[in-house]
Amino acid sequence: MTTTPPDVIRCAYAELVVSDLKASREFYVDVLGLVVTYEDDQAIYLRAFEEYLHHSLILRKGAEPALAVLAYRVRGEGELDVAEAYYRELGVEVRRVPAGTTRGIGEAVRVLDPLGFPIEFFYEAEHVERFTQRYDVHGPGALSRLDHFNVNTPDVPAARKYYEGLGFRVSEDIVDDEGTVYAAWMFRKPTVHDVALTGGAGPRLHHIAFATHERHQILHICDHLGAVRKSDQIERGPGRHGVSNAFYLYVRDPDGHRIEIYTHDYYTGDPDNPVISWDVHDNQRRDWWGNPVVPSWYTEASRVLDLDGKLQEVVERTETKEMDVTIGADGFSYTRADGADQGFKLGEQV
Ligand SMILES: O=S(=O)(O)c1ccc(O)c(O)c1
Ligand SMILES: [Ca+2]
Ligand SMILES: [Fe+2]
Repeated sequence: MTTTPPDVIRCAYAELVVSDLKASREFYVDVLGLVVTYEDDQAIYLRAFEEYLHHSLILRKGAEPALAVLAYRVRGEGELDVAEAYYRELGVEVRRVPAGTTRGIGEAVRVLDPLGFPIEFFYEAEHVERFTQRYDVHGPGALSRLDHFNVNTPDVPAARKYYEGLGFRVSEDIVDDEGTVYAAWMFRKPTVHDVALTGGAGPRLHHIAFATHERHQILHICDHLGAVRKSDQIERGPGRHGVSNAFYLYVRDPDGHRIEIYTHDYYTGDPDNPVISWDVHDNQRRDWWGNPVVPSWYTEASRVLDLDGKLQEVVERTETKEMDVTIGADGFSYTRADGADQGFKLGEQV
């Protein structure tokens, strides 16, 4: 690559296609407590309490639930030309979209990136009221901001190289002693990640994560889902991650899109931030307390649209899959590496 990459600040918004706006509104607004910036009978624009840009999540009504856009904010209008030149040199589809193509967002560059994801780069966006201290409207489960995207892609090293080309750095990864890479977490903002690369059939969206400030907000969301008899929307957790050290919860929206609620990862902003590499057989890598990862978390993810809104085919992963070497694989996972306590917690049950 001769051209320099666009100066990405952070992950900024996602657009999800949902089949039933009313059911989705009950989930994202009534349960998760996101703030509605604007809504009509086709779409709902949502933001979390610390956010002052128009939205960080768009729910758009459509027949096929899928990811429509993952958007990154760049450091200025001038970065749009840089993005356009960079992706043209990559030889992928590049489109310049005029201001207002997306409500609340200025001029943008949209690409179908080398991993098959519809990615948007923008700077200008409409400012709306920041609810940081509007404690009169914060619910007990208040979400503070969008934190990261997690994408399924078959070849993690190739995806890592592409994102390193964009100036992202790795904070943590999961590997085995043959050098297979199962996942990597990469950042531009000084936290553990803006994007996580999870080895698997792709392009698929694994999840979108919002941050809260406190663990009790996550616990309230669980209690709220129990109270409305929607506990089946709790997929995994609450728990403490090994990777990232964040306290977490995964919930599934009415269309199956996975949302993570996440708090308390760590600062990564110094140039010599140490990379943490986990052994895929370490039982505490994905849950610090050694609780098993439910199979659906490994197998299910959202389909992805191309720039014309058409569902894309997925490419299977050819390297070994994490689920195949851990869940149900007695003796292939450990709590203590000395082998004294072999066996995944589910070991004898699956
Ligand atoms: O399950 S992991 O501890 O690997 C993990 C860490 C951070 C995340 O954001 C995540 O989704 C999953
Ligand atoms: Ca077993
Ligand atoms: Fe995550």
